[in-house]
Amino acid sequence: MSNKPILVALDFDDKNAALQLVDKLDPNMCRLKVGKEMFTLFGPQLVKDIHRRGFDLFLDLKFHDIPNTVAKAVASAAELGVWMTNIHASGGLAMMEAAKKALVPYGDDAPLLIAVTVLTSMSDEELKLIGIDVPAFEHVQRLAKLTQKAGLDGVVCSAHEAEILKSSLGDSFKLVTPGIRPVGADKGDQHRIMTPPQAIAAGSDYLVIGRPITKAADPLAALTAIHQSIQVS
Ligand SMILES: O=C(O)c1cc(=O)[nH]c(=O)n1[C@@H]1O[C@H](COP(=O)(O)O)[C@@H](O)[C@H]1O
Repeated sequence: MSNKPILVALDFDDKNAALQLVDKLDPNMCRLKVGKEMFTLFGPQLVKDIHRRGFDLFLDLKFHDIPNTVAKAVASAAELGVWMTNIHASGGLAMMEAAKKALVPYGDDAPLLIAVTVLTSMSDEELKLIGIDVPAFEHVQRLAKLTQKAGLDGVVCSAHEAEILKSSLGDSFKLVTPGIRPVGADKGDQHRIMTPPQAIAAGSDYLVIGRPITKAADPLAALTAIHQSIQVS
């Protein structure tokens, strides 16, 4: 587990509301994630606003396109100085290799580059509908192996796959796991979920947690409770 494993997902359509929430959180206890909704609405200025508040940022735009386009997009993320960014492993080996290569000029300042395997909202039945006839558990392993071959830093997967991936791909290959729900929290649209202590015990390096913190009556209290629950696990 990383020394700061909680990544709070900011999925808001109102910038002021998002920054008010950010101002309630503690950069010593978490990092932040900005995704497609907020980046589309508020762009690079939002990244600057968050950096100014002392938080590391995961720019979650899940690029998936031809290799040249993805390489340029990932380099643009590096220009913004983000801590982590991501692409879809389903884009293939050549696309992932091109993305990794685009970060070489940034050296130690390059963001961590992570590939999404199978989204945590996908069930085995839904995978079948897009022509993937193996269970998510198996498909994730296939894509994670390909990601490691391409030289990326790790994958986004569900915590259900963390144990097998840690043992097969090694400790330094980072596992970023959304679909995290404290006991009693609403599952929402997520299918493959785990509690924070379970996910850490399974080998997750980073827990992506959105609504259980951002929609809580007291977000800092929710963050603190999760932080404490994984310190003792
Ligand atoms: O890449 C991601 O962060 C991601 C991948 C995935 O497979 N599933 C997934 O839920 N996410 C993101 O993780 C966050 C989960 O938010 P909550 O369901 O509110 O905790 C959202 O911002 C999703 O976009």
